[in-house]
Amino acid sequence: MLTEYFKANEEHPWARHILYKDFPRSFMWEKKKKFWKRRVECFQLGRIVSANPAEGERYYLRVLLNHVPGKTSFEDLLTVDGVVCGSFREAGERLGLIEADNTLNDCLTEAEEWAMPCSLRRLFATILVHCEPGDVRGLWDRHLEPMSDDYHRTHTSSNEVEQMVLLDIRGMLQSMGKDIIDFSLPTIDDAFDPTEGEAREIIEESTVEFDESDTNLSSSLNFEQRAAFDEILAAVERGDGGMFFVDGPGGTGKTFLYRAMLAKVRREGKIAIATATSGVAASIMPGGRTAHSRFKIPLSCDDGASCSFTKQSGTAKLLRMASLILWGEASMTKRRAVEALDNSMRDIMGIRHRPFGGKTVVFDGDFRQVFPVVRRGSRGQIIDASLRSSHLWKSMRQLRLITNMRAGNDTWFADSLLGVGNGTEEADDQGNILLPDDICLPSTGEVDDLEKLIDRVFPSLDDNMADSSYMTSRAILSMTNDNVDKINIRMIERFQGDEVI
Ligand SMILES: Nc1ncnc2c1ncn2[C@@H]1O[C@H](COP(=O)(O)OP(=O)(O)OP(=O)(O)O)[C@@H](O)[C@H]1O
Repeated sequence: MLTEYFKANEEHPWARHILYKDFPRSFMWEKKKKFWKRRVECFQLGRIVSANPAEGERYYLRVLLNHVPGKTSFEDLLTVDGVVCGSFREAGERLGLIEADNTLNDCLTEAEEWAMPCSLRRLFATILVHCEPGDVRGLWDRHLEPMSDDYHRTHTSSNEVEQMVLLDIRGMLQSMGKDIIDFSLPTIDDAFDPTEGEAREIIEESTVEFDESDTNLSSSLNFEQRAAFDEILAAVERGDGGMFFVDGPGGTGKTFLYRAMLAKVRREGKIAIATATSGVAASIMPGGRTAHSRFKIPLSCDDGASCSFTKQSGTAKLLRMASLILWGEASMTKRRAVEALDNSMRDIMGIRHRPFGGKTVVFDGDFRQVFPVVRRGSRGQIIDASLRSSHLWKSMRQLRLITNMRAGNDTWFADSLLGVGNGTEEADDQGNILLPDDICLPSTGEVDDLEKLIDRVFPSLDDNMADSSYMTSRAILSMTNDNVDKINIRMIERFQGDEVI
């Protein structure tokens, strides 16, 4: 049809003002004889099949046809101001229809002023994936030097440095679901590739070092932990999947149980993915990452949302290979984030009818602690946002931990804490709970109240401040950052010796 459009323009100079998409208004397509015949009557609308920027030249051809009328051949379409361009994209750029790579070049140049080389490489990979640069090789040549600054310190050969940069960018592209060979960059030499093309996520997870002593934890699990451990690992062993929720108040040994499970699964050479809702909780799990970062969960999820990794990405490959997936503090996350992972896993596993595509997934949490944050949300909205309101909840096998292992020697404290969480502790009309005098340091309203608190928590501070175990075995917690700053300033003022920054 397009070549016949060129012919029609050749034969009918009067029609050369008509854009390709408007051609059906004045001409009709003769299917059998395959040519554009002048239309005598009736009004007809036309459209050009859609194309998206990722399709490259097909997209740019469409852009040209939508803006440039009267062309009589492909060569004519590529000719701008008497110059035959090498691509539809170049022609579009010369005509000002497509933004040139200058802005992308400027973006990288500006980032070079302050960004570290690894951030520049990430920016470069992001530009390749999302900004459709026309002259990838030109951008590469102009910015290779700043992108390779760190490798220059450890490698002397420039070829080796270039290969290191390429390998790093390939890993980033893989995690975004793209292959470096789709971009006109220098070729990766297999001799420099220790990963043999394996996705970075898989290398990361399969090389997580686990503490040998964690493998012994399974022998000291208490009764409830042991029951959960056996049931979950039996599902991993069978490989037929399962959804579990380890429900335990603070201190009942959820993390302890996780460490034992992770060590057991990883020791067998299988992949166990450890995640948690908050960075702090993730950091105390061996190889832990936040769930949002590991599963590429969008920052805001609607019902039916999916994670932002593709079927071909390193993340998808990793999830397909995983034997066990752990998500700590799931009680604090919004149900839609968990449902997004469920949707994506059903998709990548190709098993739509089973939760998480038939993988063994373990959540934990304590709904007595912190609920998901819903800005200015009502009680109902907060509950609706929590995992308990998810359609997945009723199919989750509940595994309960009851014994407080943290406050094992202080049963009063353990029981009282549980009572607060369960709402059974005695409270006044406004819900305030009266704490016993012996665990309180009453405020006098005097300025030295804070000094008294510091003295109570850090007795004989002057004599002990050089003792690291003394300092790390106690802490003052506060609800607000303002108070944290005040306490820090007071504490630092009390340290002796010269200031070192
Ligand atoms: N079976 C066990 N044997 C010995 N110590 C244990 C056992 N289980 C847990 N602990 C210890 O109890 C303390 C609390 O355990 P852990 O941090 O795993 O609890 P948690 O449920 O994750 O708590 P939180 O919800 O507050 O994070 C830790 O010091 C841990 O080492």
